[in-house]
Amino acid sequence: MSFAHLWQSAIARNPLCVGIDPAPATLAAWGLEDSPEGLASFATTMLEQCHMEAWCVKPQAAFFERHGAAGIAVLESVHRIAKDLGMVVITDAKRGDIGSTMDGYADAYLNPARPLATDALTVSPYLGTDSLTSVCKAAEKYGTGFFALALTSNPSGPQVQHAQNNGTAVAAQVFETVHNFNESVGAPLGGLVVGATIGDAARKLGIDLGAFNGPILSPGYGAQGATVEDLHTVFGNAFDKVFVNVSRGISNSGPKKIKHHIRTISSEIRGEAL
Ligand SMILES: O=C(O)c1cc(=O)[nH]c(=O)n1[C@@H]1O[C@H](COP(=O)(O)O)[C@@H](O)[C@H]1O
Repeated sequence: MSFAHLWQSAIARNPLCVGIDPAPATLAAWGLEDSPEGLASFATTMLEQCHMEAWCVKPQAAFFERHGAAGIAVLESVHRIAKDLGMVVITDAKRGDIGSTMDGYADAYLNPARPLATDALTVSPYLGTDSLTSVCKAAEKYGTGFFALALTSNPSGPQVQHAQNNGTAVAAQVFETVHNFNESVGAPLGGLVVGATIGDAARKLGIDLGAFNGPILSPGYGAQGATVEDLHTVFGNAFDKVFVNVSRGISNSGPKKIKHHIRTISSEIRGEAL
């Protein structure tokens, strides 16, 4: 099934994307070892607790890569278990390189025949928008997806993303590249990453997120300080295509509170009373 269909049906059920970020501090808070076994235990519990509550998960590759081949094997199993549980998987590896190398990353993650195959990959367009060409081709070929960093949640993102290039902000060029790709393939396979912490930066840069024709992944809620009000400020009428990513805000208080946090945060972002 194409990523276009997968994300639309997941977001309609729950706009929360649960981050699977087995950072050393989080493993310690769970009483787990900082080892491949600790990662596997953390990730399996997270996925079990998410089942039938949230429909989108985002494993953070960095924390699996720390453990080398054994950690990557756990990431592969996270992809497999999440798919078996019917979830959409966005793998957060933020790849970005010259075209021939990006062909390798696109094949590794977006070709369903590869061991690390996933539904969608986060990618960095900050080598220039041509670094997105390979993922666009792979997405079109396989019906998989990608999220390009547009306006990130970290404080110094504006140094690059707000810079003007012939009167157009760099982030606006990323927006246009992904928007045009979706239009050319006639399916919303390309997404944008827009942090919940950016305030009204998109509007100020002339970026109309409401007009965007794909999904938006928004990190920053919770541990990075963004609130529901911030989400409304940033997204306005674009809210229905936003996956709100929360990682530490769900996992940091240990394994017993996962479901509680998922339910509470889901209700908050949907504007429902519990
Ligand atoms: O692409 C991302 O997911 C991402 C982009 C961004 O601008 N900011 C950001 O925090 N992220 C990721 O989103 C997650 C945020 O985690 P928490 O702050 O713990 O909810 C981490 O895995 C980050 O790497």
